[in-house]
Amino acid sequence: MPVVRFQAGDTVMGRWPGSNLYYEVKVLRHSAKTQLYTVIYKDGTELELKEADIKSVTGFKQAFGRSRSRSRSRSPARTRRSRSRSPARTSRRSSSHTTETRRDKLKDVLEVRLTPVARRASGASPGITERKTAPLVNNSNNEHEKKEENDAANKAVEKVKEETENQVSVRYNLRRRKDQGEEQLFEQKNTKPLVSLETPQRTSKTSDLEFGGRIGVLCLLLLLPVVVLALLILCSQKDSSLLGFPHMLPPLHSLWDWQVFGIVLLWLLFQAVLSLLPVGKVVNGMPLKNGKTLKYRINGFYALLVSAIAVGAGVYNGLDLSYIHAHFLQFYTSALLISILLSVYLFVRSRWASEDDRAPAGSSGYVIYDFFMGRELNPRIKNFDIKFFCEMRPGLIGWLVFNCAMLHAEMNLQHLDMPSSAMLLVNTFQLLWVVDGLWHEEKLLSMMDMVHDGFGFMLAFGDLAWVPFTFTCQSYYLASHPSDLCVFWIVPIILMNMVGYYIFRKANSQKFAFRRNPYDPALSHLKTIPTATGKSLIASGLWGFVRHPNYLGDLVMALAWSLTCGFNHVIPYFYLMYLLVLLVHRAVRDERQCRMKYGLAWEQYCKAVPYRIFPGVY
Ligand SMILES: NC(=O)C1=CN([C@@H]2O[C@H](COP(=O)(O)OP(=O)(O)OC[C@H]3O[C@@H](n4cnc5c(N)ncnc54)[C@H](OP(=O)(O)O)[C@@H]3O)[C@@H](O)[C@H]2O)C=CC1
Ligand SMILES: CC(C)=CCC[C@@H](C)[C@H]1CC=C2C3=C(CC[C@@]21C)[C@@]1(C)CC[C@H](O)C(C)(C)[C@@H]1CC3
Repeated sequence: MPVVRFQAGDTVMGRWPGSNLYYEVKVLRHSAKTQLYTVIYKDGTELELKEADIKSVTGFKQAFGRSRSRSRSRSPARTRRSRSRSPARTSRRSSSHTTETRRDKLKDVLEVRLTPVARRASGASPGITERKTAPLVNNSNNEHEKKEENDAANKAVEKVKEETENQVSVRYNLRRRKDQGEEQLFEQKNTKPLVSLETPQRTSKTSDLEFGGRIGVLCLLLLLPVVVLALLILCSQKDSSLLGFPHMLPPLHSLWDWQVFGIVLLWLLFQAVLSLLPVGKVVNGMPLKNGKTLKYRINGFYALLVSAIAVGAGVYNGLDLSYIHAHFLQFYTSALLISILLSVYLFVRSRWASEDDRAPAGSSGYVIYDFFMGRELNPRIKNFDIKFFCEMRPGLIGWLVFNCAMLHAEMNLQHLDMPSSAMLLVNTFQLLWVVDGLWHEEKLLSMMDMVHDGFGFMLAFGDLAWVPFTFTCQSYYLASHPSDLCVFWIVPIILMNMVGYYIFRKANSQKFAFRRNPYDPALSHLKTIPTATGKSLIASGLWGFVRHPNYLGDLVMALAWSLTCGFNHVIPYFYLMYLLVLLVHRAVRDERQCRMKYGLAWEQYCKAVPYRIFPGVY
């Protein structure tokens, strides 16, 4: 006879469907037949949860309390950030309030958040909240949370009293729609959203296959390495006409060089050592399935500085960077081999990964699919996080070194005293982009790649081979294809890159700041759409212009990079085309997850902001 751990009336922490977020819920009953607990969330939603998705409040507080007190003693800034990221910790923090007060306020929060579109008297767009209400209470420790609660409480007085429980449950429909082509996770019973929960992140099998499923993934697995090889061969030819491609194929033996392989290994080792140096702050990653967080040392920017000094010192002492240009194909094959070996290692070691360490996206049970997507979410050797390292370090910093090498090669090959203006522009723009990425390295921790995707061939190859060898397509092309830019061309290109960067940075920083503290006075002008999870969606400014303004900014920059190479060939536009495909696909993937997380609120957002990436394009 199985033991029933939680009793009717117990207040516990229940996982929100399809996420790693835990909220305080009350146990209503337990079914001996299904072994499921019926729990009620504070917005009146009833769900059936498995025992594995329920944690006792005290156990939860202890688990998070320890890491929180540790992090607070080290860095207040860090504490603020990580607190705001985890709703679980938000609940824990509030224990200083009386439970009743908090419960009342939260009730209001959730009621307000479920206010129907038609009933809102405000002149704003349906469901969109003007964020003018000032906080009633201010306490440095609980500032963010109290502001959120009080703001919502004020709005509650204003709007929500007339809401009936029935209306709320009807409007807040947890059932996923069949017409969205998604697997139906929730099964509605009665008029109340009582749902049978099959939490995708806990179940061991990924049923919703991405990238065209097994066939799609097999094609990508075989095609991607060849695409890069073809790109590099085309780039290096003086006459890089696509038709002449078959005659350009180099002899097989020329693709491999042990010395180059050794250099690539040394580079990886050097970057790994830099990443392990006890320099830079240590931050918590996003909460994992088991509620725990991993620690990450943020020192990418320092690694970049040290790498720049090391390469600079090498050049000063006679290191010839044009060696890289002359052996670029061999560098690629070495990186490719290392990424394949790494993927095999990752796949093998994932056999021993616990259920909690598995990536939601890479546990289908199909070998090829899981090999591509990656079965383990955060593979680590002791404290060394292989995915975090590969995403931000060897490839990105290597890309800059390659760009310098191409600049050097261009001067040699074209007998120039100065690099061409096109080469200078490309180098500067891309330097800015990489510096920006490393400066904001910490933000990667909350991105899809870290939170959702496993570390398999896709990211190993992407980080170690795709990034450094395809992102360099403009500089590699320019090294052997001079592009004379007149000032009337240079100025618009610089402006375009600046506009793109402004949109990219502003959108990313605004969202990050908003997630950290939604009541930051600097963001008070933003309109938002509240969601039932407690988080809101920004629905004005850049995020009210299109739904992925940061992607738009990135694409505008990519266009500026390509335009420096003129219109003689399509090769320099490869990065732009890749990014367009990747970001459109990524937007679709992200929106599917957002729809799952936010339900009706996401639909409201899509209505209020109909364009996905490009204004005018749905
Ligand atoms: N050059 C390259 O190869 C690549 C570059 N990038 C760049 O990386 C950057 C980050 O990309 P990525 O992580 O994919 O996407 P985002 O940074 O846009 O993150 C998406 C998440 O943001 C939150 N969100 C979405 N809409 C809103 C809103 N209106 N208000 C508040 N929060 C919202 C949701 O998460 P939640 O609500 O849970 O916070 C959503 O899941 C982009 O600038 C992109 O261009 C990305 C991939 C490849
Ligand atoms: C076709 C193929 C092999 C796909 C793999 C895609 C990867 C190359 C990209 C997926 C998301 C990425 C991001 C960055 C680099 C490219 C990959 C790995 C990124 C780390 C670059 C630096 C940025 O500032 C960033 C942190 C925003 C970005 C995050 C996503």
